[in-house]
Amino acid sequence: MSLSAATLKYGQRTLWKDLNLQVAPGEFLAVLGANGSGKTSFLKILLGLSPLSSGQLTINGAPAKRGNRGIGYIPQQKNFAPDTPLRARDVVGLGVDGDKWGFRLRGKSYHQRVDELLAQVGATSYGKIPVGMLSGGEQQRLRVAQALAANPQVLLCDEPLLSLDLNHQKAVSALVGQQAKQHGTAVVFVTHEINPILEHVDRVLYLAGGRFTLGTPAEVMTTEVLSKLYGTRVEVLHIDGRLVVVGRPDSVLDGHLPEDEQSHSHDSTHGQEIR
Ligand SMILES: Nc1ncnc2c1ncn2[C@@H]1O[C@H](COP(=O)(O)OP(=O)(O)OP(=O)(O)O)[C@@H](O)[C@H]1O
Repeated sequence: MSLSAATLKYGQRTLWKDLNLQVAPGEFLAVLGANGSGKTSFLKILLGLSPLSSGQLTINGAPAKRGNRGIGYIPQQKNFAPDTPLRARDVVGLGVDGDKWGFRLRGKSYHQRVDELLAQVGATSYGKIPVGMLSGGEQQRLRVAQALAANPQVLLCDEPLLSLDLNHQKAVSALVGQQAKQHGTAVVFVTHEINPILEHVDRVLYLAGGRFTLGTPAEVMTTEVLSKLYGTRVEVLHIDGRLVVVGRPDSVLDGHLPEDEQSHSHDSTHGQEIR
């Protein structure tokens, strides 16, 4: 996946500008940033759902297009309707044979693959339950299994850990990391919380206030680099193997707060943790 001189603007507002980025097979890129910094927009562009304002994007050597079977996508958490007429295993099955329409003979290999994927995400016990009756976290694990099913060349993840408990956050992060390293999938992982994925991340794209910084976690997640990016002093603390960013003025940068609140939050010194 390759972006060159990529820029995204909405009206007068620049979300990011002149981004040059190649994500290699097997590489795990984390995309971090405040609410409204343009992370979901970045994924939509990679999915071919919206265009760049300027610059070029290619995925596996070709322009981005909708419905590319080489791309796996784990969307932001959205619950299935309670009356969705699918069982948990059918949701995963769509990832296994979702491109085949009409009459399907589902053989042994289909069922084995679905069972394997359910086991990988810890969902075996609820495979036969209607998906709409499951909790948000249980549903999310099925979406992960569905996205991994096709063994995609590129895997795009939009905050897939939201609503998962700590153990499942770790398990899902490990699965995605394993997908990258063992199957050569290029991973783009949008998240507010770097800590659950830190051990799997090769590089970080950090978006803030219409700018970005790109590098390894050790290069990007420092007091100096993030202070420069935000244009104000923020501190990166290392606590029990976790990274904690203190003094991040994110609310100033989302472009939606009224002026009086902006000046108030600019003075804010309370920390915000990236987990
Ligand atoms: N089609 C659009 N036209 C105009 N503005 C848009 C459009 N899509 C998104 N925006 C604005 O661009 C900004 C970035 O949105 P985006 O959803 O990419 O942010 P994000 O970083 O994913 O945020 P969050 O962490 O809250 O999910 C937001 O302020 C949003 O309101």
